[in-house]
Amino acid sequence: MSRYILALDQGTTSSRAIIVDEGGHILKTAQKEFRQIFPQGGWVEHDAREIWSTQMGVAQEALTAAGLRASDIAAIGITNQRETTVVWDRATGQPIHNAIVWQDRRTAAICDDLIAAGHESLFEQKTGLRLDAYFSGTKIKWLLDHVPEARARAERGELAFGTIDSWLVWNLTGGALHITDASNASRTLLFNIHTGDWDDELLAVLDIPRALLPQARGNSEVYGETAAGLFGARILIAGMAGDQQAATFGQVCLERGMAKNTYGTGCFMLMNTGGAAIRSRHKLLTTLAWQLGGQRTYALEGSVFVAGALVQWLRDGLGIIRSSGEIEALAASVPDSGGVVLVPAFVGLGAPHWDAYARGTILGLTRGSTKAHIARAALEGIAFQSAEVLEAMISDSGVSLTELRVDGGASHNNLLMQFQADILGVPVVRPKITETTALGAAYLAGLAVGYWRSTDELCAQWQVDRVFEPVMSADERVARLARWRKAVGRSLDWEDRA
Ligand SMILES: Nc1ncnc2c1ncn2[C@@H]1O[C@H](COP(=O)(O)OP(=O)(O)O)[C@@H](O)[C@H]1O
Ligand SMILES: O=P(O)(O)OC[C@H](O)CO
Repeated sequence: MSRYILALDQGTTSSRAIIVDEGGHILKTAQKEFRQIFPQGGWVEHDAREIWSTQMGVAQEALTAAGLRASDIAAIGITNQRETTVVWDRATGQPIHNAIVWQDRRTAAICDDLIAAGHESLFEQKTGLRLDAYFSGTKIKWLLDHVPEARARAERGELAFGTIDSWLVWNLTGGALHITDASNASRTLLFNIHTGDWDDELLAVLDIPRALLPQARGNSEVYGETAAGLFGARILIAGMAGDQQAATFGQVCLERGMAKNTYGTGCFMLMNTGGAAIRSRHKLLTTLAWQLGGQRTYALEGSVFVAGALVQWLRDGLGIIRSSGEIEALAASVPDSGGVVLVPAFVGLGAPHWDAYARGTILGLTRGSTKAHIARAALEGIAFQSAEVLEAMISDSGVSLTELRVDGGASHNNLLMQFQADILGVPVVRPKITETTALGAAYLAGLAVGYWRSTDELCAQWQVDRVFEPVMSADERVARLARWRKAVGRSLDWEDRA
């Protein structure tokens, strides 16, 4: 038996490789940021070749730093930023355009047209998603309509579409496998989450040829092995999941009613709803959590587009901090936000508002406002968005949460976590390992090759780092949330429609 699992975590801002041992400990991590491309306001692209080169680079770097060889790795698990869309040439393996990132709003008008044509409930019913530019479907349509010759070539079967999982597997296997997994497929607007297959009716509405699509597989199975020459020896690829579903698995939220919130570029709260695909009454998404041995588990999801990215903006856009970690001390230097409220609707608002035309606002500024108040309002804005999502989730699921498990880069911010617990009125629990996305991918791969025998083994590995208990009074919570809602109202429907 080989001794480790290699998890590849391809995120929105960086590619990471993490080596995990049998006890679920992280032996080595390597990480590399890559370019964010903003060709126009509201557009966000990545160079798919750079995604592949940084991902391969960090995988090799982690192995070398750990002093391991390919033969020491039992399997690779892949997890990825979801929805981001790549279309490439099957013959050359070259992308026909930059990847269109999940945050990209260029297809908002296509969504408006589809809604005006009465298609919204069809998509919602079959995919559990909303007709929003966030998802892959309209991004694929845009590429086919705008890249010269793309539609004709797609119809001839010369092109391949994939989310980042597919793109990585294609490259890892030297073009031998064009596959995706159920969790990633469920984010495309093309996949019927009740039948577990691509849906011809939806493909027809979006005018996307089936020949473009990868084969959709389960989340934990041996798909194939890496191409000769990549790592010295071939390694099995045995687990794949979208990063938020992988984090839910890594947080071992394996029972119905358990939930996690990940604070990365955005904030994504998922609640395991077991075998039931609950249809939200509050604009949450119904999504596939994972498919194991043919058995589908569903989740309710609240997707918030900007969380840690707001902290990056304070760093790179405003220059009021030099590193993301500095925000905590700056925000803690004042007792409160001094009445400042910041709604980070930089790319519109996701759950529960779904307004592609909302834009960021800072309200309540006075002559006494300082950068510390803005920093504090920024952290509070992240937490308020999650509070709105949790309220919707409790109402939809009927489950009263006893705790919220948290992870992701910004979950290291204690001030943010305390405010989150206060504004939710629910304890926030941070585990010792916050790289739960990678851990989830490692678990899925390890289970497929018998590295771990059962999920019971995984549950025993999860350990608490810190619990943040709510201390804010109920009256204050209600008043703060009311003020937040007022501020959100000011940010909605701001950008002119195309
Ligand atoms: N101490 C901190 N306080 C607030 N935000 C932080 C802190 N440390 C990191 N972040 C934010 O977390 C994000 C990175 O988290 P990560 O989980 O790596 O995201 P992703 O997977 O989306 O790339 C960045 O947006 C960064 O600004
Ligand atoms: O890369 P992250 O961690 O911000 O996750 C992005 C999400 O998967 C988008 O749906």
